Amino acid sequence: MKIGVLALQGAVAEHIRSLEAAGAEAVAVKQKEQLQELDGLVLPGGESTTIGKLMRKYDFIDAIRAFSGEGKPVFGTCAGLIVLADRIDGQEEAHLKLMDMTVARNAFGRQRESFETDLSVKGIDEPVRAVFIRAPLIKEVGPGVEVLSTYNDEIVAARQGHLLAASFHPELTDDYSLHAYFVRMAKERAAHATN
Ligand SMILES: NC(=O)CC[C@H](N)C(=O)O
Repeated sequence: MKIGVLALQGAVAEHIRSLEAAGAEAVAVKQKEQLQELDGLVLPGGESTTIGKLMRKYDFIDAIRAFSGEGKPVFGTCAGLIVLADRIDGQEEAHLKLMDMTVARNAFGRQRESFETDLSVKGIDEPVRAVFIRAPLIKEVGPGVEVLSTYNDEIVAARQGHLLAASFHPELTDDYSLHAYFVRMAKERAAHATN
């Protein structure tokens, strides 16, 4: 599987390393034309406002929406989760508007700006090591969205068909299980696709 990591801003190299550890070929994506050769796309953490602006500037919004429209898997982590969401709490405009959920940015407050924990994630046998950095929360999900993980009763990972979202940074640890889960999603899509 060839998986791209959107390389406009944020934690790109770490995702590439984790995807390779999970058995995929991984490339940094700087131009929308590169999407054509990919089986899946990761939207990394960073600063969602900046990533959103750069996505508009380099014409990625429609290109990624079309990529997703073909059923190709997209995985948003932290700021990438915010970029995927249909609705952002307190903001008028969202970015890609692909996942039926409302997210709240910087939802853990100042005292808990960053922390690490082990999470139980549906579909993954072992606990997943998760690093939260000024992380968003998923406040509310639509009927087509499956909750995969919660932390203190708040939603921190979810899936809507071929779309996967996590509030935390799975790429900042040596635990590749969530990347392996995403690579499996890409394999399943490739096995069923006719194009
Ligand atoms: N680590 C992160 O990706 C932080 C996300 C950032 N707080 C935002 O709102 O975009």
